[in-house]
Amino acid sequence: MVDIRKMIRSFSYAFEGVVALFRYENNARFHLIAAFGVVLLGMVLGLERFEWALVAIVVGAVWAAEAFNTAIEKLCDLVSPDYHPQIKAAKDLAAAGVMITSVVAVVVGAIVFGGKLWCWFLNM
Ligand SMILES: Nc1ncnc2c1ncn2[C@@H]1O[C@H](COP(=O)(O)OP(=O)(O)OP(=O)(O)O)[C@@H](O)[C@H]1O
Repeated sequence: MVDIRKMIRSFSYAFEGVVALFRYENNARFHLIAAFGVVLLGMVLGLERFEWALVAIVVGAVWAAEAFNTAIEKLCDLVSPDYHPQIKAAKDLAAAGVMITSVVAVVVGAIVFGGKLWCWFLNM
């Protein structure tokens, strides 16, 4: 049987994680502000439903990658505060995850917004 109270408790811990991510992590704050900018631009340019769905997927992917990266960084700092080549590999790989999702987000943004921005400038 599903334990609803346990699920609600898990959600509240996850919510604490979301708050900590955007409150204390500089890169996550940057991605939050960037997402607000993208949503504003999307409203100005009048994105289609399908385009909003694409934007939501890539924004969520970047935020999730940032959360995993932060979690790995914190674990690494606890396990090995001193220099260790495996910690370097773990942190660099976690950061690579953020970079890959961010590059994909920029590519999707260019595809979704590029044409619309071009038309908008031509009509100015
Ligand atoms: N204990 C360590 N051992 C080996 N290399 C490390 C160690 N700590 C950090 N590094 C190297 O330094 C890089 C930056 O690590 P750091 O923990 O400062 O992350 P950051 O990207 O600056 O994030 P933040 O600013 O959120 O702390 C890592 O990607 C890794 O290459």
